[in-house]
Formats: sequence, structure tokens, C-alpha cells
Amino acid sequence: MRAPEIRVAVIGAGSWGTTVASLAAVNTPTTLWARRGDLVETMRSTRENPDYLAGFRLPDELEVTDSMEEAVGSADVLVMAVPSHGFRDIAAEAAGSIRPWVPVVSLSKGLERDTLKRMTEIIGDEMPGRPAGLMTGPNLAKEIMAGQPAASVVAIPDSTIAVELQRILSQPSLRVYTNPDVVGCEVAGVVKNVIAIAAGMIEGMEFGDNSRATLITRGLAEMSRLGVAMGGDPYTFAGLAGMGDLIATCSSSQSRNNSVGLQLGRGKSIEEILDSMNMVAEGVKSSPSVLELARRYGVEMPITEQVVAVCHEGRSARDALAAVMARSNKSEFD
Ligand SMILES: NC(=O)C1=CN([C@@H]2O[C@H](COP(=O)(O)OP(=O)(O)OC[C@H]3O[C@@H](n4cnc5c(N)ncnc54)[C@H](OP(=O)(O)O)[C@@H]3O)[C@@H](O)[C@H]2O)C=CC1
Ligand SMILES: O=C(CO)COP(=O)(O)O
Repeated sequence: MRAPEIRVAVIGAGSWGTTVASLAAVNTPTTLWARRGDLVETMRSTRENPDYLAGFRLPDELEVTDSMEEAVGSADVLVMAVPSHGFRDIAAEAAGSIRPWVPVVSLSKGLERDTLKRMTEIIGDEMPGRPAGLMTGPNLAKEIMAGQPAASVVAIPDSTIAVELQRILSQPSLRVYTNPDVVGCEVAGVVKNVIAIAAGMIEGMEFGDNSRATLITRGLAEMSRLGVAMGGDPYTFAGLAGMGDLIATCSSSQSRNNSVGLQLGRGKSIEEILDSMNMVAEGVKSSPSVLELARRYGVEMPITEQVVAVCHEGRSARDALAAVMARSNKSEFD
């Protein structure tokens, strides 16, 4: 049932922003902002986003615009779907139009490179005083757009706002859970992209199911170690934001991070791979920041360390694997 009193603005019309705007539009008035006027015109006239979700029809109710003021000025909820490298600039632009009490929800699974800040921290910097949270979980855009059954998590400290966001974003095919653990959910989303690159490498080197299961499980250990050290709730990492997203991203050929890893595992260079992509693979840019956080918090992240070496220091996937396997013997839960 539509709830006309809540107006949603989704900022960023890539695969995930377009998908989340399409979910919300079925429940409540929603405007999707794209930075390119030509894409807005195409979406208006064809009811499709051919650059990111070709073949999927946008709901008739969804409005699209390239005017930030039009999208944000009357919004009751702001959803930020911009990749982490552009997040602060676009948040600063949106801040010029946003009303003082409006909650802001990040969809991005990356860190700011120089400051190592999470996206909700950037929201705090650029839009001070607004409640900041995120939506995360095992949510590959095309499957959600196709209405395949899945679940998501909305993490925001205020439980009244969380329940309202849950209502706006839910679909018969998408169960949305709430979780007050913003830090844990956010760190999980960032780290799973790094681990997904490593999972892709495993596949690219033609190793099988034991190898992937080992990687996912030890990746979960790294994610939990860092997340808990940063203040996250240990249970979060066993949930949809942690293990759930890790399994989806490490197993799916639709994942951009996994696909980068696959090609690295087959011996392609990172430059060649990134040049051929029009979509973002957050784990490439955020892996050095994750490693820096690990050092700052005094936790070991050996898989992340090797992803950084392959993506940024020219190490081969095979040498990276050899380095991880040659580590000294230890107890599983140390
Ligand atoms: N796709 C998915 O399945 C999911 C993605 N996410 C996360 O959502 C975030 C957005 O990803 P997604 O929608 O997939 O991205 P896409 O790669 O599909 O699209 C990128 C979007 O960001 C815009 N963009 C790129 N660079 C900048 C910049 N410097 N400043 C402003 N806008 C920019 C692009 O605009 P333009 O077209 O004009 O270049 C485009 O709208 C990422 O952090 C990702 O990790 C989370 C869950 C699922
Ligand atoms: O976050 C995602 C699924 O939950 C999307 O993963 P990729 O960015 O690797 O495609």
C-alpha cells in the first residue's frame, strides 16, 4: 500500500541506486537523481536504465531528474547511492538542499581513501545533525530487480526511523531486517568486497569448492576481527550484512569484485581489467584503506594484505596464494 506522506530521494542512478529507487517507488513517492541529463531523458522516455540495468522496466511511479534541488528539497528520506570515491562531493552538493531532520541512508560499500572514513561518517561531516544509516546485505542488483527472493538490512540507531525505512524498502520478494549496529554493518559491507576479489582469484586459478569455502570462512574471520575492534557487534558478522553478503559476493559471477578477482587469477593486469569495466568494484580502491585500518586497530588481515599486493603492488595471484598458505601454524580462533 502506498504511503504518500514519505517522499524518498535516491541520489545516484547506477545499478544499485536505480534498483533501490525502484523498490521504494512501489511503496511511496520516490525520485531518482542521475548526474547526467542524457540518462535522465532516456529513463523518462524508455522507462529503462540502459547503462546499468538494460532489460529491466522502471516502475511507472518512479520520477527521475538531474536537478539536485528537485530531488532533495522536498525529500523526507535521502538515500545515497554514489560510489565511495564520489560520495563526499555529492553529499556536499545534496547538503545544499536537504532539510535539517531528514535521515540519510548510504548504499555504498566502500571507504574514503585518504581519511579511511565510513560513508555514515562522511554523512555526519557533510550533513551534520541528520540521522545517518545504511542499507546492506546479499543484494546483487539484477536479482533484486528481477524480484528474486532475498533479504536486506537497514542499520540506523533510531528504531522508529529504522522501522519506517524497513516499511518503505520492503517488497513481497525482499525482507528487510533492522540492526542498530551501524559500524558492524558498514565494515562488513566494505570488507566483503575485498574478500570477494580474493574469491574470484581462487576461481580464476581454477581451484574448487574447498578452496572457496576456506577463503570465505577465513575472510569472515578477518571481517569480524576488524569490525569488532572498531566497535561492531560480533553477531552482525554472522548475519546478512556479514556472512550473507560474503557468500553472495564470493559465489556470484554477477559480482564486480569477484569478476575483477577472477580476471586477476587468470593473469590479467589490474589496469587492463579496470579499463574494460563501466561499473565500480569498490574492493580495489578500498583494500589499502581496510589494511590501514587493520594496522591502526592492531588486527591481522592476511587475505586483505594479499589483495592489496595483487591489486596495487603487482604481485601475481599465485604468489599471493602461496604467501597466505605459508603463514605459520595457529589456532583457528586466535
Ligand atoms: N550493484 C550492486 O549490486 C550493489 C552495489 N552496492 C554499492 O552501491 C554503490 C553504488 O554502486 P552501483 O550502483 O552498483 O554502481 P554502478 O557502477 O552500477 O554505477 C555507478 C554510479 O555512480 C555514479 N558515479 C560514478 N563515479 C561518480 C563520481 N565520482 N561522483 C558521482 N557519481 C559517480 C555513476 O554515474 P555515471 O553513470 O554518470 O557515471 C553511476 O550512477 C557502491 O558502493 C556499491 O558497492 C551495494 C549493494 C549492491
Ligand atoms: O554488494 C553487492 C552485493 O551485495 C554487489 O557486489 P559487487 O559490487 O561486487 O557487484
